[in-house]
Amino acid sequence: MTASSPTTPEDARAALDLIEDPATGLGLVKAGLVQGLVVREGKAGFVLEVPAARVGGYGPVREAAEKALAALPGITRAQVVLTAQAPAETTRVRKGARVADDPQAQVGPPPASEKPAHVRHVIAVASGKGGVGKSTVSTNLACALAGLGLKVGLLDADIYGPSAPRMMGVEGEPTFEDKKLLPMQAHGVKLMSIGFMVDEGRAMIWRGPMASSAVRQLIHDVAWGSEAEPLDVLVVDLPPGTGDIHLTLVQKLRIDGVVLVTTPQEIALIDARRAAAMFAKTATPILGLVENMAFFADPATGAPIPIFGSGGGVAEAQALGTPVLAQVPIEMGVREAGDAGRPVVLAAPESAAAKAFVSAAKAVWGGISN
Ligand SMILES: Nc1ncnc2c1ncn2[C@@H]1O[C@H](COP(=O)(O)OP(=O)(O)OP(=O)(O)O)[C@@H](O)[C@H]1O
Repeated sequence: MTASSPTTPEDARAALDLIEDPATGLGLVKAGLVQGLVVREGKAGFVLEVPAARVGGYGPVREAAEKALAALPGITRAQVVLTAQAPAETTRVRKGARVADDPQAQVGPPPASEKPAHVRHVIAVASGKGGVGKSTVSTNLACALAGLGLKVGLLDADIYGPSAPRMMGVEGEPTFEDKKLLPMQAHGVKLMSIGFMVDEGRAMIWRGPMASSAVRQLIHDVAWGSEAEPLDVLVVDLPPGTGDIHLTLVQKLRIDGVVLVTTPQEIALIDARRAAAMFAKTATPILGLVENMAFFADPATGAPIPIFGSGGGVAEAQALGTPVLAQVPIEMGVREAGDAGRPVVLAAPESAAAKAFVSAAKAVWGGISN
């Protein structure tokens, strides 16, 4: 027991075992459905891992579990992530296993995790799948947060395809001062990217430990802020997936919350779920989901045309127990703005996409600053 959270994991388990697993009639803990339970600093959460075929029926169980945790003394935030059990082959613990696959993985932020010096809040933008618009969301969120009057940094940690320099319209190499890298500046945002050190093609071939040590350096050896002028928020654009880089980041970086990016397509949603499960296992709160490319507005009528399907992101957010921060339409201006190095929130602030990004930024800031 601690002063801030009188509830222990045992208390939480006991409360969760009072909820019945509809498939077996057993309590959730006895049924083996509670994975990666974390109770710390007023937060409680776990991954509700159920057979893939039955995921659909467990929404009410997830809600009941969240309510039960929220009702425990000292718990101010409860989060239960519903996820399908991975096939047996991927759950095997193996050399170099990913944290999301490893049932023995350490739960909760490891003691060594910390924020970079003079950075007040860190948010990570993640996707399970590549190409869903994660970098577009990161750059627009960063610019929108700066537009709210905040001091913002953007760390492009996507070492396999750094695109922030291009999307923010920055070229050149950062310089050193007092053994620290000075971030570049663009649109009022401090920017650091592996793309400044190597060209995009070379970044693709980075592997495991080398990539992890590069990311560590980008986090801690950069002069993001100073005593007099700390950064309010650092937005970290993660590489897609749930691999080594993510493990390094959650081990080394204290992340206040994660923004998950997905498209409404089933395949992207499944990967987003895997990413969500990984963050839940490391007690990293998920701030919400941005459904990108949610629809295309009919040029004649304005009616939404669901090019990549519809309703997927909203349903997924419900299953994960996390809010939908924004549904961003497919707009040519979004791509053009990214290609021109001036994100759409600046290039076309009146567009529906820009407004969606700004409201997501406000929700994110509300989620981490309270
Ligand atoms: N809402 C949108 N409307 C139109 N184009 C978009 C939208 N979102 C992203 N794009 C475009 O889709 C492409 C992929 O986006 P982006 O690079 O942001 O994805 P990513 O998930 O970061 O990809 P990667 O996995 O390569 O890092 C880019 O050309 C981008 O301009």
